[in-house]
Amino acid sequence: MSALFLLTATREALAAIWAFQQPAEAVLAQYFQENRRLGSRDRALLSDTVFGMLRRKRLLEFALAQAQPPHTSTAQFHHRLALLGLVWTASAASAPASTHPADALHHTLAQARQLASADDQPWLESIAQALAGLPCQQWPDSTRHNLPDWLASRLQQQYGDAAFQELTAALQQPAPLDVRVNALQGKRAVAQQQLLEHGLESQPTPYSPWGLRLQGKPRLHQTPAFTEGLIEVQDEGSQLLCLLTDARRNETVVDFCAGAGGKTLALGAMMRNTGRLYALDISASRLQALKPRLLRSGLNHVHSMALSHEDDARLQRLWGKVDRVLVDAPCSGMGTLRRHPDLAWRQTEAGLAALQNTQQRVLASAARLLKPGGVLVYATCSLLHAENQAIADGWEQAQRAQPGAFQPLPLEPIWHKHKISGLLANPTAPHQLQLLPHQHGTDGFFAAAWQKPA
Ligand SMILES: C[S@@+](CC[C@H](N)C(=O)[O-])C[C@H]1O[C@@H](n2cnc3c(N)ncnc32)[C@H](O)[C@@H]1O
Repeated sequence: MSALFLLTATREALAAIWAFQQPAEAVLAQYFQENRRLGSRDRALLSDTVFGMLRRKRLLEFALAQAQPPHTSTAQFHHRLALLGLVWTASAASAPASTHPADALHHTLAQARQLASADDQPWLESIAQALAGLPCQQWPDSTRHNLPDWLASRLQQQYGDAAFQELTAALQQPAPLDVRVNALQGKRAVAQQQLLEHGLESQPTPYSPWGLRLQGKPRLHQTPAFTEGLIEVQDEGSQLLCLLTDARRNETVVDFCAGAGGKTLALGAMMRNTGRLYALDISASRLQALKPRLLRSGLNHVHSMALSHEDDARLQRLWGKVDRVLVDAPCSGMGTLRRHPDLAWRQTEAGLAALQNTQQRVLASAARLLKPGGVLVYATCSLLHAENQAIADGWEQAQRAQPGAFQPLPLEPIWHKHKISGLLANPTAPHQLQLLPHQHGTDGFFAAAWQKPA
């Protein structure tokens, strides 16, 4: 693809993505479908560029705000953004990972000026000059955290300044690719060897006994390990959430918000394809996507049920009958910004409040399913207290006065049972877990577990 064609394609894709109305992934998929001239390498480059730019959105926008003359139309802004973004991606590919973002920006501007047309020289030069006179310590904080202000201020307050810096730096790095080895089909070492035979190197993940971590973007879907159900793509953090349900053979287990069943598959393997596993969700189309995955996995004890809402009357027949329930609640997904950086820009505080409402309702409804002695796990892929501790603690307190109230279930014995070390117990809430990208190398996840008295 010529440089001009690539610039045009990036500008066109950005025009749709920077509106933040739809997931960036979906916009790109549609763009690729409508532009079949783009080969697989062009697609990969375009995708890397767009996601790299989303991770540095505020830094790039800050740079463009220095431009003289300023842009006079949205199309011109997208052109400038595309040009900077493309050069940024090309420079980042050859620079060490430790390069300071300010240095990367200076380098990008210098490179862009070498490559750009005469029309683009004045505004590029004006940015370079403006930034040269402004030490990066004086650049706004937003150029470092690259998040919307409302989100940055919540995270900073929650985690404290030092951890906030580390967290936001980690969120700007692309995530590795984790897979879960399906214990029903084989051992982790066998999967690792099979992947190696297809030229794919992997390392056991630090915590999950089923995890393998691969770097880059290997084409897994054509490998026999994938097509024959030995591996499934799943972040190590997700694997750990399943693990702490401690689901066992011959039990009745419910995956309340099963979606396309990433966690259902892990729970089914823990149950060794015995007992009954219910995959529930309000989205029939997501549950539909579970079917081919079930076929590959070898599981045949899973019953999918599309609910009309979390209090669907059909749930009544399960009330008080279930051993373990996992509530993988709908959430903002802020723990997954390494993979979906656009989510930060598609979420609002009002949206968050609506999600909290759903989380409370789903948790209350799911709790009704448990039998005495049953275990309830509430989980999100969020970093926000509002969706995590606030929901878990709020529910726990609300039901505390009722007869047969659930009790917090410390997680330490579960880690011990599965020989997992390094996940420090939370001293004030030993039944809760917060996984963080900068600490654990996983996406950001939260979980809390309780047990109904026997
Ligand atoms: C975090 S996603 C689940 C991801 C899935 N567990 C996995 O591991 O792939 C949350 C799911 O909750 C579902 N959901 C949203 N509102 C719900 C409700 N009121 N009752 C049940 N499920 C709901 C969504 O359709 C979505 O699939």
